[in-house]
Amino acid sequence: MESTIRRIQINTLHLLSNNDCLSEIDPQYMEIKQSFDANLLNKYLFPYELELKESLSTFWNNENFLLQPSFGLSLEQDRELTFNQFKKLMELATKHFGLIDLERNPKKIAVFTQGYRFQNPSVTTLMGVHFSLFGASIVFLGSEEQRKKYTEKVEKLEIIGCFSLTELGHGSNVQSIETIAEYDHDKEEFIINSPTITSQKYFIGGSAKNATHTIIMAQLKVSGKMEGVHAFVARIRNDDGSLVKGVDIRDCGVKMALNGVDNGRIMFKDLHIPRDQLLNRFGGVNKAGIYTSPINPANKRFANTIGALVLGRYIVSIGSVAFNSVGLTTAIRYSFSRKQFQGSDPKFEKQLISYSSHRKRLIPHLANTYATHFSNNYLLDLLSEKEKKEKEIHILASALKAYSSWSTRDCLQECREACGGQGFLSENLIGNFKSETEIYTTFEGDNILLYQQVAKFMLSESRKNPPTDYQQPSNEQKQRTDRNYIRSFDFLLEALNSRLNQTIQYVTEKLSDSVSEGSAIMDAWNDNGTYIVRLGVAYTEKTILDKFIAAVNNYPDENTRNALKLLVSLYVLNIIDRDNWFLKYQFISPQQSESISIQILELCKEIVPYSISLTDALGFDHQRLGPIAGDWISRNKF
Ligand SMILES: Cc1cc2nc3c(=O)[nH]c(=O)nc-3n(C[C@H](O)[C@H](O)[C@H](O)COP(=O)(O)OP(=O)(O)OC[C@H]3O[C@@H](n4cnc5c(N)ncnc54)[C@H](O)[C@@H]3O)c2cc1C
Repeated sequence: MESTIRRIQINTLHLLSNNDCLSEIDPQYMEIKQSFDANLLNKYLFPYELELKESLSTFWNNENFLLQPSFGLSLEQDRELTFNQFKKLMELATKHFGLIDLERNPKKIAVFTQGYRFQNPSVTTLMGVHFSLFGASIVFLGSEEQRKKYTEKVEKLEIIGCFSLTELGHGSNVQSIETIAEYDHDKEEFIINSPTITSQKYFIGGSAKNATHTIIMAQLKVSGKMEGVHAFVARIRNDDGSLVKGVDIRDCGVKMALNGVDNGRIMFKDLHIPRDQLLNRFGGVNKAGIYTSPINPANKRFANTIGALVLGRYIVSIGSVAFNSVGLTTAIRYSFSRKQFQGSDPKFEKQLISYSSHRKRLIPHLANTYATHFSNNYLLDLLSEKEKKEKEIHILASALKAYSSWSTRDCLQECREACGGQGFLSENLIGNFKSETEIYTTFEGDNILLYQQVAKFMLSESRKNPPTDYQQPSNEQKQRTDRNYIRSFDFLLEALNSRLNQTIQYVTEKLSDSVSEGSAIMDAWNDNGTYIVRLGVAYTEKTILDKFIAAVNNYPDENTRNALKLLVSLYVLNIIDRDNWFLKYQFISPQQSESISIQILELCKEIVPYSISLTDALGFDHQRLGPIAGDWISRNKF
């Protein structure tokens, strides 16, 4: 017994190297399994642009200015710090990649986004606005000539860009924005106007203080005919910082977070811009004053225009995984080193991680984070292909943005609470990141609307390839409650597949019933919104599972692969446990439901011994995170 205890202590200390708070380990806590090489797993998780990754990592380790946090600053100080950090970050970024890499080599941008050990998320948001919205509009919506004209200026910050799409009156429904760009053939100019109060551009990141230029999304009117929403490049500030004639900007003021980003609201009054500043990849006005477009009708053009900006959603998704990684690395490490209350042995206080309720709060989020990461990698491969599969990219990016941002909202909340009062201290980062990333659920497309788009795609695909009819598993299958069956990939895949196929049929029937009862199609759609969102979620979770299993099965080392397999099982069993579909449609029996709840607890317990290596592999050095991720007692010395 004594040697077992010693082995447990040694192994646990090995797992938690650099953490002096762990000199006493509760021997009752659990059997510690052999750990694995987190570096190898890290290389598997992030297999691309290794040289860039290495050089960035050296840079971050020696960079203090960029790591300076913004919490506790006044609004003005926060904005100033954020803007200066943004400039420094851009300077570094453009040593390694340019705007054109948004199209040609998004892996470089992914490595950069994943690697930036941000203490101040406003910086990445500001860079996102300048580079991945303003810059991306030029790359993806502009002609070759327009790319040449602006690229270098954007990269060198001779232009500071923002992106004006949302209006006071229209956020999610951007196809109905009111800003008008009317073509004046005599002067070869567009005249931009905000005709109503509700047409003012709203929440425009970077516009209140610093942006010199903006992309204006506006309804194009040529010779009296409306041609739909188009993108224009416009100067909004002169070199001396004053506003250009025809542009009025007010500050949106203090927000619940992300205050380093200066969001503004903009009105246009007869702003004149030359003809060649309409980004004309999907439609433009020629010298003769005639509008031409390779894509008709206007709503298809609009879908292409918005679809071209999909990279922003992908960046939200990789950002979400990175923030989860910071939260989980911190909270899981803290739960090993933090002890509260004795167990049966009065000599020892128990580590938080030894409480089953504590494990259940954190470990499922680790499973979700890994699951999302592998899908992000798959999407990155799609984005990096020369011939892009536009539709698949669009749907997957929308699905992952919605899934990952909600998952981050929940994960960071749980991590914050799991660290008790320490989670509330800004220096431990989790609480701050929680507020700063909460808006990920809304910008770059509100999640509800994104899941609706995903569902719409599924419904139209199902008309071409109808799903198989849902069949309950046999009675014999439903009697199986053993762990091998419940955790098996066959069972897990069948579960998410069946739910998806049945939900497609269910929603299809609901919509057609509403229409037969006399509803217009749009009314039928809106009346069934809850089911439609469920379909979006069912598709997303099933797709994530497919990519997760593929990645895990390919992992070369068996020990690590087995640990990853536990995460796969936990990812799905947690979904089954939360969604009443599986019992309602008798995919599982009540006995299996009970067994699933037990297996979730068992899996959390089995994963814990791997959990430090699993979080280390996500790439955030705990010594550079908040004090509670390391030796918090000595960090609190007087
Ligand atoms: C910090 C911040 C930065 C931003 N930066 C920019 C920027 O740089 N440029 C820019 O153009 N915009 C920016 N935005 C705006 C952002 O993109 C919008 O807030 C977002 O698109 C949602 O629009 P909305 O706020 O008008 O919400 P609304 O569209 O009014 O939605 C409100 C609620 O209604 C629900 N809802 C809406 N329609 C439906 C429906 N059909 N069915 C069911 N539910 C529905 C939504 O789910 C949501 O919960 C920013 C916003 C913030 C807060």
